[in-house]
Amino acid sequence: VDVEAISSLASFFENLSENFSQSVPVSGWNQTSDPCTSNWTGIICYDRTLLVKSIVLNSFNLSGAFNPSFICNVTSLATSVAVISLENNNLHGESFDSIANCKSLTHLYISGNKFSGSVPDSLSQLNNLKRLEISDNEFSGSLPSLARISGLIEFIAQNNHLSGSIPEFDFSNLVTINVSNNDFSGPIPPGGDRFTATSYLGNPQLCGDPLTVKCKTAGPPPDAAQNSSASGDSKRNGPTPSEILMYSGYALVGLIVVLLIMLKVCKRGEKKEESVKETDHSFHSKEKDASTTYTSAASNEFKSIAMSNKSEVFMGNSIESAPVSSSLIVLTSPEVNGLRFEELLKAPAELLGRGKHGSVYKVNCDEQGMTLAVKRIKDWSLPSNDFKLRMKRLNGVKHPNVLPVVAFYCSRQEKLLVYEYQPNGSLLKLLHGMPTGQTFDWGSRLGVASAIADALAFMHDELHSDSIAHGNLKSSNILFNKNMEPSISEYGLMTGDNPDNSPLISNTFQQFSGDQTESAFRADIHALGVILLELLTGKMPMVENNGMDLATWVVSVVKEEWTVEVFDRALIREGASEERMVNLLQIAIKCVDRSPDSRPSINQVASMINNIKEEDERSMDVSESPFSMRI
Ligand SMILES: Nc1ncnc2c1ncn2[C@@H]1O[C@H](COP(=O)(O)OP(=O)(O)OP(=O)(O)O)[C@@H](O)[C@H]1O
Repeated sequence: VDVEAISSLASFFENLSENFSQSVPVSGWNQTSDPCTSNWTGIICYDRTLLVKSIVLNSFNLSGAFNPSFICNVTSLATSVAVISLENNNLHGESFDSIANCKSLTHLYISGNKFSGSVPDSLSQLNNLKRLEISDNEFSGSLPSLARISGLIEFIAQNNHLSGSIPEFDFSNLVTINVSNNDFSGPIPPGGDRFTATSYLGNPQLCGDPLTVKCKTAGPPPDAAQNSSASGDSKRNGPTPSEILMYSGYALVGLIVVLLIMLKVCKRGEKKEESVKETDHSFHSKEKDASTTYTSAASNEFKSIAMSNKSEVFMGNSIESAPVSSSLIVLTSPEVNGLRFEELLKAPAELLGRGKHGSVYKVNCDEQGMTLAVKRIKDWSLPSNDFKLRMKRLNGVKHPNVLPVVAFYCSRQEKLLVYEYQPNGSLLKLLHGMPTGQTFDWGSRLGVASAIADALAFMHDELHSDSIAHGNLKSSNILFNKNMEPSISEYGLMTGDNPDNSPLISNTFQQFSGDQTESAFRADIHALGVILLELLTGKMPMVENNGMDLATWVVSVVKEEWTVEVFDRALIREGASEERMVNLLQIAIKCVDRSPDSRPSINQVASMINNIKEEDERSMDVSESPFSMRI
């Protein structure tokens, strides 16, 4: 990256980070390092050219000004940056004019900030824009015409104060539009009825399909109608029957939402009571959205539970030896060596999520400069010795794409598994989670598929004689490290839902019979097949699909010869090779075969996926697609 660009990026961040209370560690963004080779926080670069591709600084508590001129007035940046994502900060900014120079911009996400005034006209000149998200700001006034941006896939602008009529749109490529909860008025433009009413709700003066409010054919133009109502000269004497119907609809939906929330709150209350009983500790603070904020409740819960048990902590390298009476929680990885159990308990903990087998906490150990993920497994009536033996065996098998347990804790009622925290979330989140400004392109998906298949093949090979299959392979157990490299988590530790109705891991980790062993390994192949289907379809494994699970749905669609219908639209739009997608689909379908014996072996699966990947790499144009992300 050239010197001018580096200095401009540093100024860009300086402006963004006025009053920055660094709640999230940020590296780089200074003039003395290179954004691409020094891995600046939030910067993603093109692999080959090492030019900046994406600037992603979501939820960084930034409260300064967004001034695009620092990027768009510097030629090397203006021509390379494809993604700017600054969601969920407190940013403001008036001067957007220069953004028109950022001709390569395909994704602009500025939702959840404090932008006000009218939506800049300059946005309408971004001809390559695919996704534009400006929701949850204070934007007002009318919307510029975005009709020229014919490739727009997504336009999200809800919860602002936008008014006037919705300008004509080219709806042909638009997959998502949301302008709800604004002050738009007049008719929904032609083509807008392709979407459901939820895209437009909360704009009382908006009319026409798909809303139930019909437009008055010979009425005054929308702006005039707005003016007259603003001057108090209301044209209406009361609500029309269709308005009454619409508002009763809102009221009903509102009532249902309130009831659902109450139900959830009650359930949480019950859950908390249970944990209180279990730990003999009381929690005072409310449990907030687990994924984002540090909660003292989660922290307390984690600590109190671990402390309520008599400590019996083991050194990973001396698992066979007697319990180490000191408070070391030490384990196998040199990075965590020296971490003390008390330090782990003292560190702030954030609840990441509750799975079927327990809860996972993110724990920041400042002294070691380390962030860990600690899985607390409750009610696992597993003899400690079996557990220790299993940990020891697994500790002896390492693969770069399999996440090792770096430490563990074991008492009669409580087991803790300690992993290194993987900052880029799970495959489940990447595929189905919140939009993050990242596109997950075909090449990256193939890369993930082949890395997981290779890793699974290695583990199966190594652990077959010990009858240790993964047992709970799924997209939430594929985690991404800071370089977006995937790894398989929880190998050999948890039981999942076995499609073949036989146990995957015996409750006591005792040896399986030969048949049970085979069944567990073949269940892993099925699980890998489902992950491949998620990568290809972008769909969740269980929901959607008319109540069918993903595998059943895909097989039924393919049987009807509508194969292309199953693929993720993003892949089609990106121009991914249909032939290779179909090839991968065929592998996936073989893996999810109902008859375990008909499924291919993991080595066959891995080698078939690698062939597709190699073909894809060979066919790749030297010039990189602007949508591809580094994975
Ligand atoms: N090492 C880790 N780094 C970052 N996030 C993690 C780590 N381990 C787990 N998580 C996240 O914590 C959350 C809860 O994980 P958990 O494994 O308990 O859930 P699950 O996979 O849905 O269920 P199960 O109990 O069946 O494994 C998930 O969102 C998961 O992606």
